[in-house]
Amino acid sequence: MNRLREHIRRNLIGSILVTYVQFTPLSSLSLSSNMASTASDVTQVQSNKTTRFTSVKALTESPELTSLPPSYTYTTNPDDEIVEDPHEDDPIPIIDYSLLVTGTRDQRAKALRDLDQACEDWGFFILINHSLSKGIMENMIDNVFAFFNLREEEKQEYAGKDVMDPIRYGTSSNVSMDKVLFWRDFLKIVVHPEFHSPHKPLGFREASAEYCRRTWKVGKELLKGISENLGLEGNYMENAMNLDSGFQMIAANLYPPCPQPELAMGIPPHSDHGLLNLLMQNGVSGLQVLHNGKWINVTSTADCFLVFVSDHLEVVSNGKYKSVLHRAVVSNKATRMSLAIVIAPSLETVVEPAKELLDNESNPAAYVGMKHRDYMQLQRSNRLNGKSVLDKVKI
Ligand SMILES: O=C(O)CCC(=O)C(=O)O
Ligand SMILES: [Fe+2]
Repeated sequence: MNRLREHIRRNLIGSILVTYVQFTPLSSLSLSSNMASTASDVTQVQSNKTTRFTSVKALTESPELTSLPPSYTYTTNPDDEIVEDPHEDDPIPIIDYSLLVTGTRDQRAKALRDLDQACEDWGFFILINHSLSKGIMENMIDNVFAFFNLREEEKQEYAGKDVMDPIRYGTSSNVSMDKVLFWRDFLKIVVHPEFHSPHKPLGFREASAEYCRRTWKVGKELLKGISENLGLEGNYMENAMNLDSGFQMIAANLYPPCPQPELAMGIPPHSDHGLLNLLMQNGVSGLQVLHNGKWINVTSTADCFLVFVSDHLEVVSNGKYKSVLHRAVVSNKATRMSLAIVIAPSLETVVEPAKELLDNESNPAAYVGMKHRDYMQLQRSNRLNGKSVLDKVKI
């Protein structure tokens, strides 16, 4: 017991037991302050009270929270990075979905050109007129909020153990790997090829089934346009990525108000696995995308989709389209919720550059093939860190 305590003291006390509000994500470590401390561990243990939290939401609801617990302190180097609003002469691209699917020939051709440029210049765009009604969007947002508002014990039923669990509720990103905790709770649900849903709150299943069915269709239409833009058959992605058994996942993120937002991070810079990611948010901003070396603040209304080019589209296009690095910062004003829909190849698909695009001389393969399932495992077993997973398949 003494040895175990010593081990815990050495490894953990310096980083998390500094103030008397202590966050112990998902594990059941219980530390008390009667353990001896040294100057290098902790300068002052303020109380012998320890409280366990399993989510940022629960932490923010604690009356003891007055400042950011040190385990959440995320350091960026302000000299190294520029954060800006979009410039008038280089605005975030806007794609009108209705023109892609029901526009005249000329309108569709123009929309396709815009889509091609958006994927190439930004790896990101705002999608408007996307065919999902305001009612469907709002109903989904309400149900996701209702899930996060369940009691912690109810949500803990879905606390994921394995990265491939079909429903996973959690906090931060990967608490066993994260050096710093992130100011974010999440719920991830696999919804295709097999549909899963938490059984609470009432109505979640129906709202999510409808939302997922419709966003899948939007994703497939965009991929059709993207295939054509790459000079491939319109149904290339559908066939080569085996979208009949394609992988679709909901990733809902909750960012409660943070007492010291400038010191914390909601989700660190990363790119997503899959082909495309369709994100909506509750009208509260926080997303930043990296464009020409600068972090650009993305503001949008709740009725559009923010669409990301993801890692597998970078691979299939052999690097013509690059997956976009993005992150979410937090605020002290309002709770932000974002809901991402990952549109991805089937788990058994080996994703590699489209052979039709390759040429040994002028365009050799720049990535090795990897099964989507293995890519996901790799991503989930590493710290969320820029494009480090994609780098592993780069030649
Ligand atoms: O909350 C956001 O805006 C970003 C979320 C995100 O990047 C993700 O879920 O992969
Ligand atoms: Fe993301």
